[in-house]
Amino acid sequence: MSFPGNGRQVDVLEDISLTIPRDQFVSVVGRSGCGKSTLLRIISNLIAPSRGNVRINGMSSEDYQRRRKFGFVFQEACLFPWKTALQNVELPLEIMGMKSTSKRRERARELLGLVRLDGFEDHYPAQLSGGMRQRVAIARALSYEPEFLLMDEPFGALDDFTRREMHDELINIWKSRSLTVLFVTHSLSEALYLSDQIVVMAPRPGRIRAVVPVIEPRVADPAIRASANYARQIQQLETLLHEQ
Ligand SMILES: Nc1ncnc2c1ncn2[C@@H]1O[C@H](COP(=O)(O)OP(=O)(O)OP(=O)(O)O)[C@@H](O)[C@H]1O
Repeated sequence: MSFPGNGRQVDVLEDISLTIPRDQFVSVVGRSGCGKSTLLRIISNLIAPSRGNVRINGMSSEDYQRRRKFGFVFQEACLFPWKTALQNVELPLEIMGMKSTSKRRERARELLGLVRLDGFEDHYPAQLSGGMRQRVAIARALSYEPEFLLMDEPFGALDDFTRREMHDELINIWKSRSLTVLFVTHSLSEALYLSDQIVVMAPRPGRIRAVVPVIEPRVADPAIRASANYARQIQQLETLLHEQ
């Protein structure tokens, strides 16, 4: 992927070859500016690559997007401030053509329940905490039952405690449906906790330095952090990230 720069083109991603297994949770880590968000935007057909292509279940990303199989969650929840939590989750269903208001509401309520926001349906975004707003964004992303959820630093703005709560909620959601997740983060511990595999990117131009399988993903016991496997994996990832 190249972008036009000041008089010359800037190569942002080079030689990217990546396979994301269906139903896996895969994270992408790398230094700031190495092209993580650009990679996500290409995969989800928000921008077209200068060269190369993306195939998802044999489909182009354009076709996949047309069938509304992607879900997105960004760092900022990006909710409509003048709509309630319920209305924010309902909106994609309305846009998709679900005519029955009662069916839309029922579905939106169900999704807000899934992210543990029962009782907050009529709250406006300004009346919710950052973690709650992010939960509404996740419920909204799940509203049209995506198969492939793309998350760009979704918990970056949250405090540690809320972040951990969100991790467990996300894992429960991921386990309860057939969902493939591609998750961009700056946090190695977050990537190690959530993922089956971690894609480590190198900067300028952005390349894939390694794809590291996680030895013991999603172990809730905090004692895991004291284990030899965990320490070895953190060290391996740190080394890969800092290699020149
Ligand atoms: N539309 C664009 N036009 C020109 N350059 C762009 C454009 N989008 C991204 N870039 C450049 O591509 C590079 C990669 O940006 P990208 O946002 O993908 O990195 P990132 O790894 O997600 O960064 P961060 O971790 O800081 O969010 C940056 O140098 C950025 O300036």
